[in-house]
Amino acid sequence: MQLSPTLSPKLFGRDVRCVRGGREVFAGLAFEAVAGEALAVTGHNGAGKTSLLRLIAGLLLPAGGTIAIEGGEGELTVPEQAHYLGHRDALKPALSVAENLSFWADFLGGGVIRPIPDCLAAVGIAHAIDLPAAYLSAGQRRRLSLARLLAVPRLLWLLDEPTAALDVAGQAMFAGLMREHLAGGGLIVAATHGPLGIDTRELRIGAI
Ligand SMILES: Nc1ncnc2c1ncn2[C@@H]1O[C@H](COP(=O)(O)OP(=O)(O)OP(=O)(O)O)[C@@H](O)[C@H]1O
Repeated sequence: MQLSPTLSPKLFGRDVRCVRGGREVFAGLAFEAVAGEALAVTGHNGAGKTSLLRLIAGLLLPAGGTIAIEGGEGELTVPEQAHYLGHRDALKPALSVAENLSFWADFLGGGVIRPIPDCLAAVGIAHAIDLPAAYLSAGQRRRLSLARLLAVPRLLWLLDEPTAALDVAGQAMFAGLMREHLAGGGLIVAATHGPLGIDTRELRIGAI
C-alpha cells in the first residue's frame, strides 16, 4: 500500500500525562516513531498501554503534554490519520462480512478504498464474504477487523494486542501485512505482551 506523499512523517509524544478515574496512570512520557517504524508498547497489566493508544487515537484527552504528527497530512488531526484497533472487534453481528467491512470503509471515509473482496482475501476470509458476522469464530472476527486497516489507507496503525485470537498462520499473515505497511512508509504503535513477528522498538510503560 502506498500512502499519500508526505515529508517523512514522525509521530511524537512529549511529556504526556494520563489520568484515569482521578488516578495518575503515567506522566512525563516521551516517544517518537518515524515513517517505517513500529513501536511495541509494553508494560505490566494496568500500566497504561491501552490508555496510551486511546490518547493517540483521540479517544481520551491527555491530562498534559503533546501528541502530534510532524510531516504528515498537515490539515488532518492525528486521529484522522490513524486506525485504532481495540480489544473489541466492533462488528455488527447481523450484517455480513462484506457489509461490515463496507460500513467501516464508509465510516472511515478514506476516498481511496481498496476493493472489499481483495481486503478479505488478504486476511484469509474471502470464503466467508456473505456470512453474517455472528457466525464467525473469534479468529475470523479478528481477521475481519484487521481488514479495515487495508480497506482505507491511513498512516498510523494503533493496535491493541492485534494478534490475540489469531492462529499461527494468522499471526504470520498479519506480520506480513504490518511489514508491507511499514515498507510503504506507514507507522505502527502496538500494545503487546508478546512478540509481533516484526522489528519493533520497545516503549516500556510503568516501573516494573
Ligand atoms: N474507564 C476507566 N476509568 C477509570 N480507570 C480506568 C478506566 N480504564 C482503565 N482505567 C485504569 O487505567 C489504568 C491503565 O489501564 P490500561 O487498560 O490502559 O492498562 P494496560 O496496560 O492496557 O493493561 P492490560 O495489560 O491489562 O491490558 C488501570 O489502572 C485501569 O484500572
